[in-house]
This record gives sequence, C-alpha cells and structure tokens, in this order.
Amino acid sequence: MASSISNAPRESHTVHHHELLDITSLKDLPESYAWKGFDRFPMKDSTAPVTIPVIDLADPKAIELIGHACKTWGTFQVTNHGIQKKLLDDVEKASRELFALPMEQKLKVSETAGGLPGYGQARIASCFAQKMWSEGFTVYGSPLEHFRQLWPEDYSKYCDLYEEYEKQMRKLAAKLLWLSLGSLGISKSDIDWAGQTGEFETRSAAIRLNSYPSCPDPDRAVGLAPHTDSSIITILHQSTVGLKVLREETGWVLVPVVPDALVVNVGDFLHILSNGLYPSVTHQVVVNRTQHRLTVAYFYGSPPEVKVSPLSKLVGPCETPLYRSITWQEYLIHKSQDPYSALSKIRSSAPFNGSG
Ligand SMILES: C=C1C[C@]23C[C@@]1(O)CC[C@H]2[C@@]12CCC[C@@](C)(C(=O)O1)[C@H]2[C@@H]3C(=O)O
Ligand SMILES: O=C(O)CCC(=O)C(=O)O
Ligand SMILES: [Fe+2]
Repeated sequence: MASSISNAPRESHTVHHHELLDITSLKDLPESYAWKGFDRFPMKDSTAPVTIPVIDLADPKAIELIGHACKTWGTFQVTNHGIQKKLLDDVEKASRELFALPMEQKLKVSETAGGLPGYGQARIASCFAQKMWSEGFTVYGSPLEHFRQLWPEDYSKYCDLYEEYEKQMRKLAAKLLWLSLGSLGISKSDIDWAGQTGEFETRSAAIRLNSYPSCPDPDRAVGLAPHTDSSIITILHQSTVGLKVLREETGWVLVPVVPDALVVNVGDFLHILSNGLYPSVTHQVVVNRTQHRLTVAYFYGSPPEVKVSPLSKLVGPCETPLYRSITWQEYLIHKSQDPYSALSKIRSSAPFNGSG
C-alpha cells in the first residue's frame, strides 16, 4: 500500500476559510476542486453485486446479524430503530436552512483551528491539496452560542431540535453498541465506564451536518475523501445516495437509501474495544450533478477522560492487546494531526509470541 495520497503531499495543507468558495454558485469545477484519484485507496467500484446488510432491530436474531455485519463489513443499515421520521426530517430541514444562510453569516461561526465545533471543512481537508466539494457544521457540546448568531430570532427552536436529536441518538447508539458487543459475549459489567444503567451517562458525542451541493463535474470532484470515523459508532441519516463504503475484497460499494433506515458505521474506537475483531469501515462521499445532498452524522464516543483499551475478555491469555489505552480526546487529536496513521500509531508492537 502506498504511504501517501497522490493528491496530498506530506505537509499539511490547511484550508483557510478565506480560501473557501461558495461552491453552490459555481458553474464550472475550479481546478482546486479537481481530484485525480487516491494512492492510498483503490478507485474501483465493486463489480460484485453486494449490498450492505439491512437489519431489523425487531428481529430476534438482530444481535447475531449485527455481530456478523460488524465483523464482515464494519457497517450496516438499521430499521425499526425507534427514531421518528419527523425528527429526522426536521433536522435535515434545519440543516438545509443553515447551509442556505449567506457565507458571511456562516463564517461568523466558523471552526477555529483544530476542528472545534462550528462551520467549516472536515478535519481531513488539511491532508489534501485539493478541496472537497462539501461544507459542514459540527455541534460538540451546546450549539446555543452558534445558533444565536445564525438565527438571532428563533435560535431556541433549533436548540430544542438538536437537544432532542442528541437524546434520541444517544439512546439508540447505546443500544446498538450493546448489541454489537453482546454478540462477542460482552455484557454491561465488562465496561466500567458504561455507568450504572449501561447508558454511558458521561458519554461524549458530536453531531455533524454535512452539505454536498450539486456539482458541475461530479466525476472529478470528491464530497468527502476516504476516511474512518474516530467514534465508537457513527449513526448516519441520509435521504439521498452518495456514501460509498470500501470492501477490501471487491472495491467501493454505494450505500443505497433504504426507506426509514439509518446507516451505522463501526468507528476506530469500537475497532480498538473489540481488539481488532470489528474493522472500522473506510468510507467516502461522491457528489452528483443535480441534487444537493444533506446528511446528519452522530459520532458516539467514550467519556472524555476515560482511557479505553481492548476489552480484556477479547484478548487471549497469552496475547498482548492490539492497541494501547487512550482517551477519545487524545485520539481525536492524533486523528486530526494524522488521520491516516492514527490507529497504527497506537498499535502495540508485535505480540509476545512474535506473530501477527
Ligand atoms: C468527533 C469528531 C469526529 C470527527 C472530528 C469531530 O470532532 C467532528 C467531525 C468528525 C469528522 C467528520 C468527517 C470525517 C472526519 C475524519 C473529520 O475530518 O471530521 C471526522 C472526525 C473523526 O471521526 O475523527
Ligand atoms: O455524508 C455522508 O454520507 C457521510 C458523512 C461522513 O462520513 C462523516 O460525517 O464522517
Ligand atoms: Fe465519516
């Protein structure tokens, strides 16, 4: 595997906000947004007719199906998840309203260096010379101050909506996490930081609104470059296609829109917790000529101060855990500095028996 991305020299190319164009109004693709492919990742789409698993949470076999999907794909879609369609529609609508605001107003709440909450490009943007055909807005903690600036009149309506979304996603994420770990024989008592109820009361999470405007030259543009998420799991709401996941054996697979389903991605922290049994899925976003695509990603992480390491039940008696322990906060810093080697940097050196 090549160690660099063809479009990305080693040094970091921070995208300064003043360099960001209002891409919604462009009739041609500027050269700064044109990609020639990636070295680190294949370009080819899967020719095999494969689709990512769709799992009904009401299915009595959901636990095994989730375990199998996490092991073989690192991603799946879930139905009967209990999140009301109206809430998903309302958040998507609010997000559309946010990105439709004038650029000067969005820049008032722009992310400061280091990918803190607010408006801006994804952190991985700094790894590439080319720009991605997208904008984003991250909510981490309370969105109050930012929403007050964006919508001085009715910010509280938007705050209430995000609070409700966060609350419902948190519950669903805890449920999905226990199902995925349950299939490996892990129970609530195996994770001390899960809290009394197993609901991870002191969790940390981020919500990211992603906007991919229609693009005059979609084949040469990239919505979001390939990456894995740092989360334990990510729950994604999409109502139009664009997300592709990488299957090592076959290539990129487009994730179809299944009515009322949410996409669930295994993130790096579940990969670490599972001692490598579950791969964190590499995914990217492609753009299209006619539709403005909006998505909402919920990143479920571990409590900020907790050192997370592979679960001891999943590490054999003579084995070294695959990864050393690390807090989510520390990991997010590694990831923002060097997204493509963050995991390998915390990988333990060769196990005692010298294999693997
Ligand atoms: C919690 C987070 C995960 C994320 C960084 C962030 O602070 C909020 C944005 C997230 C995102 C979304 C696009 C891809 C990604 C790699 C990025 O650059 O920003 C992820 C980050 C991540 O998972 O590390
Ligand atoms: O918009 C999408 O389909 C995926 C977004 C994503 O991967 C992310 O926000 O990390
Ligand atoms: Fe992602």
